Amino acid sequence: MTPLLELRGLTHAYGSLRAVDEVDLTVLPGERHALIGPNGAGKSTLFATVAGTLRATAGSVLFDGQDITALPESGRARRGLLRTYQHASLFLNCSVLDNVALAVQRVDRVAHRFDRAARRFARTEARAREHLEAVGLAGRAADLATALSHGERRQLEVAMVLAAQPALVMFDEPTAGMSAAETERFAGLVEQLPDSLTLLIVEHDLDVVFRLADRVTVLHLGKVLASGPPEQIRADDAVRSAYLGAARTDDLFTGDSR
Ligand SMILES: Nc1ncnc2c1ncn2[C@@H]1O[C@H](COP(=O)(O)OP(=O)(O)OP(=O)(O)O)[C@@H](O)[C@H]1O
Repeated sequence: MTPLLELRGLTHAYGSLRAVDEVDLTVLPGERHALIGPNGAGKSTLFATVAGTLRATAGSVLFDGQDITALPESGRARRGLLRTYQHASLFLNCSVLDNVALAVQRVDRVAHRFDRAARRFARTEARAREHLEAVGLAGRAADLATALSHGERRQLEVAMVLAAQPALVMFDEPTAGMSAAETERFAGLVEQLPDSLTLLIVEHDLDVVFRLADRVTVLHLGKVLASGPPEQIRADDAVRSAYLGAARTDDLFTGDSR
């Protein structure tokens, strides 16, 4: 199967520090791929270099077989590679429904340019409501986005991502700052996303990672330390010691691993 995303020798250096150092990685269509690693491993830098927020120093990013290394973030998004931010970018003084409707419109503007306006608005609203239903926010459609809790704002952001009809969504620490209940709800929501959607998730909560991911890549000092199915990663001694040093290896990946 052709990978949807392929990184070849991807490198990003801050001056002399190679925060991402010749990373090779493939993500297959429909895969839920998690990127983990200890603090400073290079996850955020890799994430930003793949999304186009940062430019690669060397190496390449292929998306759906095309070299997109030279494209800015907006150009990658137009091709279907969409990233989220740790702080959701919502129109807080607009309604929940309007936030999603705006995201739907961005896609529809091109596709349905010649439709009558009234019909277009009705369809936009219907689509927006479908996306809200999919993330469990149908009952909050009329509320202002500012009235939503932190966890609900992340749910709304997922609805907006769905509206953009991407092929690959990159989630940047989606459960950061969430309560245990919000994290549980969010993980359930991600589990229910369409199988066709490919996900790349940077996440600190290892319980969430091992619940959601079907492949996990571990970064350490900018390089890939291990990559494979969750059970293989859990059992990997190099991964355990990269996280905890030699002292504590027993309780990693079991119970509350934060
Ligand atoms: N803007 C920057 N300028 C210089 N060095 C940076 C910059 N951003 C990150 N670094 C360094 O690059 C390395 C990788 O950092 P990065 O934030 O990508 O790691 P991370 O795995 O996301 O860490 P964390 O889990 O703590 O967010 C670290 O050594 C960090 O200090």
